[in-house]
Amino acid sequence: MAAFSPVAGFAVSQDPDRLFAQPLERVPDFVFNEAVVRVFPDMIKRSVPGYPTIVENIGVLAAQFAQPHSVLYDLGSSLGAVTQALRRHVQTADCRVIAVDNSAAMVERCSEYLHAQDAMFQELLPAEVIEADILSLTLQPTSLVAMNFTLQFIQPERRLELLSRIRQALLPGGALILSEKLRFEDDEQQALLTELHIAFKRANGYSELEIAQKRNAIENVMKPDSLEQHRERLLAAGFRKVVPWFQCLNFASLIALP
Ligand SMILES: Nc1ncnc2c1ncn2[C@@H]1O[C@H](C[S@+](CC[C@H]([NH3+])C(=O)[O-])CC(=O)[O-])[C@@H](O)[C@H]1O
Ligand SMILES: O=C(O)C(=O)Cc1ccccc1
Repeated sequence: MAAFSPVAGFAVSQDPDRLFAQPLERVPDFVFNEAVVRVFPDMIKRSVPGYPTIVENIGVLAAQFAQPHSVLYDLGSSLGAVTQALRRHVQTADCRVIAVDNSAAMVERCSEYLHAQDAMFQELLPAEVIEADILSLTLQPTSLVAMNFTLQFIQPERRLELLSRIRQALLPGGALILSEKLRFEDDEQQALLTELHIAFKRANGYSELEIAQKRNAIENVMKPDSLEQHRERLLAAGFRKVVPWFQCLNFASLIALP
């Protein structure tokens, strides 16, 4: 089903996420395929506490860091929610947005959304989406890099090199905005916030079976780090300052300054 969205200004997929509603004999590893694309807006809103607030405010924050005549990156863009927030909020002269994702299904739908926006609104920042692995992407000089829940899907041993390349590409006055699910080193805190996240999902209509099967699907592909690991790795990558600006349960967003 597609419904008109007053925020996006055009029809977006509104299919409810029922991907894990039926018992599966074997739960396959989670992949960002066509089936996920169809339900993605519903899935991420019902699964990530604070997601709409984070996305909208990335636009607000980005407007403070965007430098004239520069590129803004949305790395792991999925359907381009962050790209759209950047286009709505950033008014800095001669900026353009490059969204990147390695899922062909995501890129195809994201591109449709961007073209629909181009057709409906004037004076939006130019935006393009490219299908690429962010680990092998050459970054242009950039004033703003957003990675909204993407780093957690990168192999842990490659995270530092990626952040180092982002740091090297960042212009003075720019920033990286990094949102991630967090893990906690204190067992009691980890258990409490995991339980509260499950309560959040339950309150959003997910059954115990859906919650359990989704957990199995993501456990091999999504590896959260602790806030301390993020901070240390960002400093090791050459960032000089790490400032958390949002946390809701076990989901957080950080600003890292070059
Ligand atoms: N190596 C990679 N290269 C490029 N893309 C990748 C890679 N690995 C994973 N991805 C992509 O990163 C995205 C992660 S979702 C981001 C949500 C979005 N930012 C949002 O604000 O709506 C987060 C989530 O679903 O929890 C997917 O689209 C992957 O295809
Ligand atoms: O669903 C979860 O439990 C998550 O932690 C986040 C998520 C959201 C969307 C796709 C994959 C993971």
